[in-house]
Amino acid sequence: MTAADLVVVANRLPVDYDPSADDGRGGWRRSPGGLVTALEPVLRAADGAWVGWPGAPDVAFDPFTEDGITLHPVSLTEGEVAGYYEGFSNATLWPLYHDAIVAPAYDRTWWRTYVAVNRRFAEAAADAAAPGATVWVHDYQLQLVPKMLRDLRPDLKIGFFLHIPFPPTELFLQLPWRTAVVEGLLGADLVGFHLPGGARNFLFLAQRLLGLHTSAHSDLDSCVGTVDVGDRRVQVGAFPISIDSAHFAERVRSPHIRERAAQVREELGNPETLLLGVDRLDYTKGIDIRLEALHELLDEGTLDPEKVVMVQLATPSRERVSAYAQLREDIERKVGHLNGEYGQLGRPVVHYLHRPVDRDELMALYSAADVMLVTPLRDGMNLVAKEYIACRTDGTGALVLSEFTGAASELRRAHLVNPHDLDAVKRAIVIAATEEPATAARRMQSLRTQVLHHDVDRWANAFLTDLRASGSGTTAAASA
Ligand SMILES: O=P(O)(O)OC[C@H]1O[C@H](O[C@H]2O[C@H](CO)[C@@H](O)[C@H](O)[C@H]2O)[C@H](O)[C@@H](O)[C@@H]1O
Ligand SMILES: Nc1ccn([C@@H]2O[C@H](COP(=O)(O)OP(=O)(O)O)[C@@H](O)[C@H]2O)c(=O)n1
Repeated sequence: MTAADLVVVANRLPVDYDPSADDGRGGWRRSPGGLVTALEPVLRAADGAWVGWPGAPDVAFDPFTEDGITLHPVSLTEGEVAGYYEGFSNATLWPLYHDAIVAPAYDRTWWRTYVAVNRRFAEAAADAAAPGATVWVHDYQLQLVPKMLRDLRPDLKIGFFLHIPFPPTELFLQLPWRTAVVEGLLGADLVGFHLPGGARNFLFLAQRLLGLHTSAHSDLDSCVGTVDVGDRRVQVGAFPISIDSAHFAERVRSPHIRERAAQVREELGNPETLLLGVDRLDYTKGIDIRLEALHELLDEGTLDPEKVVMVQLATPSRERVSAYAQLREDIERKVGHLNGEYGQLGRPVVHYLHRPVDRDELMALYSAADVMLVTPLRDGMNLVAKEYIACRTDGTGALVLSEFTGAASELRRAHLVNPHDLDAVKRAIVIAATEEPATAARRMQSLRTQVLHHDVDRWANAFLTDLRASGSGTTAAASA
């Protein structure tokens, strides 16, 4: 395999290997989550390479090419998956960075595994990158890679982007390995976040934990500030991610998706109002909140069970992490209660699918739904909200959106809600379902303008342009 000029390094490859797939040989399927949705089109257009884990333990593969992208699988043992992925990434960092919605666990053996696995990713990236290449490292699972990679390959341009929120500084300071994480990130030339708030928190920590000189810009462009690390100047910026909006808008118009959307409504009994939720089954997503809101609205008689149906897709996620197993039980109990009280034979009020759904079916659902419910307690961005908007090509539909998603900072004309305020969520659902059509259409028009103009290409170009321009500017150490 020839070395590449653009290398993405992310925990997961865009495809997961599933040894139990029922074709008898095991097989590859699309990986879950928004990171893959966003990065795949960017890298395909650049003929780049992608370094990542194949999603199953104890399997080893040589690099191979898939759909124009060279994939470099990084193998993890069962124990590494437990310590690095399920443990440190998803039972320490994930809850800590999402406002400690569940208590983060601090375990020294997990940390040691996280360090060892980050080193393996850095070595794989060093092998995949051509001289002087641009390497773009992604997300909380790989925060030590920028520094490790710089030590191995000082010739590279290294960018890092965090897909989840960067937490308030007082929460981050709980982390026993806080200084090593900040040092790891500062190995990059450019460190990117979805929102300026995350970038500012990071600048504060670089100064507080490492005593480094930082400067913050007050202008409104993507670059929020800089940190001087020896003779290097690290740029720190905000780059809100997006989707391939034109692709969604075009594909959803295909006759087979339109027909399927009509069929979905019919199969659901042609409800007056179709509510939709689409999430990984994650405690950050506020699936319980929307179910509670629906339950109370039915109890009070504000919504009529003869006229409303909800579809909730819940992609299985991190199932061996205990908080996720508990969440599944809680959600399924809530769905059972709702259907027990308000469903009829052959006509549940909530249709709940705990499995992945293919992209065309997902678009048909976006197209069929009257109200999209996106109610996370905290979410880095939430691409589902943007996908729904891109699919509303006829200008109808309504989005109920939590204020605590990254998307809320751009989608100001959505029905914004505080998900901790159940009455506010209920009100927003009712308003979204009953708003006068001309007002609803104006809202949707404004949301569509935002999403169609700010697509994933624009996000990637903004980041890569700033990354390639980074490294200029003189630090105090360099001029001494
Ligand atoms: O790889 P998993 O553990 O199965 O999790 C899936 C992905 O979840 C997270 O997605 C985030 O990225 C999205 C795109 O920037 C963003 O919209 C969303 O708010 C985030 O939660 C995670 O950050 C990824 O690393 C995972 O692959
Ligand atoms: N059943 C489902 C549910 C979500 N998804 C996709 O998973 C992605 C979720 O991204 P997101 O940014 O909203 O949230 P995370 O799961 O990345 O935290 C979206 O691109 C959805 O289209 C899917 O492909 N199938």
